[in-house]
Amino acid sequence: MERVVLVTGASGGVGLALCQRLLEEDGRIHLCIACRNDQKSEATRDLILAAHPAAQVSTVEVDLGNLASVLRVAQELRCRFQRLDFVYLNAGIMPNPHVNFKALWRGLLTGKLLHMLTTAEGVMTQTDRLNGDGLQEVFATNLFGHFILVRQLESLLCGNEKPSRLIWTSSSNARESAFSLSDYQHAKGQESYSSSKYATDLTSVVLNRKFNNQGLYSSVVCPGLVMSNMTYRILPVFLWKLLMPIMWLIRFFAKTYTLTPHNGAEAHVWLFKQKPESLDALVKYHSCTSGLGKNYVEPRKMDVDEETAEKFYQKLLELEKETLEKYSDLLD
Ligand SMILES: NC(=O)C1=CN([C@@H]2O[C@H](COP(=O)(O)OP(=O)(O)OC[C@H]3O[C@@H](n4cnc5c(N)ncnc54)[C@H](OP(=O)(O)O)[C@@H]3O)[C@@H](O)[C@H]2O)C=CC1
Ligand SMILES: CC(C)CCC[C@@H](C)[C@H]1CC[C@H]2C3=C(CC[C@]12C)[C@@]1(C)CCC(=O)C[C@@H]1CC3
Repeated sequence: MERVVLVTGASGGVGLALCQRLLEEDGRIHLCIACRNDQKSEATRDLILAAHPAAQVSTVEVDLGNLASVLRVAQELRCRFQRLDFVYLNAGIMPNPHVNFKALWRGLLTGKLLHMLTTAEGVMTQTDRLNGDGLQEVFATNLFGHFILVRQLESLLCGNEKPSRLIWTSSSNARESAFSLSDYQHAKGQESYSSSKYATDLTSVVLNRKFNNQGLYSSVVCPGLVMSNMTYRILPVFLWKLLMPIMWLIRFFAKTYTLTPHNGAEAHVWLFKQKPESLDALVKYHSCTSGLGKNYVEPRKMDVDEETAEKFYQKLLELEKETLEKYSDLLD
């Protein structure tokens, strides 16, 4: 029986490249692409089928920043499939990004420039806002919508003959100091993106602890710095194009400058080929590209405290309970 692979955020960037690359690896998979609306789904499906005419590609529509939409799509997926082999939790946002170029300059003087250029530590801030569910938008879209999706799909992911896999697109920008248990939605600070990605790392660690014995395995990946709609909202396209020769040079020192969505999907595709039992739950798998353009994957230990992860998971379960009570009419 063919493997079923669900990809969120499939309409562009890393998600779209990942879909194309998965079909190059195994043309027999059933690929289910999750996009925000049916125009995007159809356009994405057409693009994928143009390159892989024989591929089995289906579509679902979901707004991950809208809990009613997440509950509806989970119900639809439960009706459509008996099992999901891989779920790539890839959709993500970074609204209103702001780059602090002075910080980069200081980094040059203090010898921290390379670290800043690869992690954006101390370089980027964002302005977040509340969404229609009363949650911080970045937390809701990048993490909580995906968390509810996974929990609602448990019957398709657990207890199958073969293990099922969750692969979260995290980031090198995930940072403990941007996250706090008392403000886990990051309502007070200006690093909501960094906080949401650290929360993603914590969640993956706990999901492994809770679900490995039921055959569900979770991993986190970082695609590296990729030119996509997300980065084109940070600096204009023409400026990135002008900076390209500098970034190719930086790549000799910073292997995470993958720069294209195809390269950025390297770790996602590599994980598709690995046995889950061979993976380390405390490692983030980074897509890397060498100075000469060769792609590879680098595992790096994550900076996560397992006790904090467990406490955070309990908070997610509380929020989940509130959500399910609020939307009880949408549950079967
Ligand atoms: N680009 C980079 O340098 C890096 C990116 N990442 C992560 O990689 C992932 C992919 O980003 P990337 O490809 O670069 O960026 P893109 O903006 O190109 O892709 C983001 C995808 O997420 C979808 N999406 C956004 N919001 C929602 C929502 N509310 N509901 C459903 N789908 C949504 C977008 O859909 P739509 O087309 O409708 O907007 C799009 O398909 C993200 O999680 C990002 O945080 C991590 C490290 C570096
Ligand atoms: C010469 C150029 C490379 C200068 C570019 C300066 C900044 C715009 C970039 C330096 C580090 C980058 C970075 C990201 C965005 C752009 C930078 C801040 C991300 C935050 C994009 C999204 C992520 O998930 C992680 C990236 C880390 C590095």
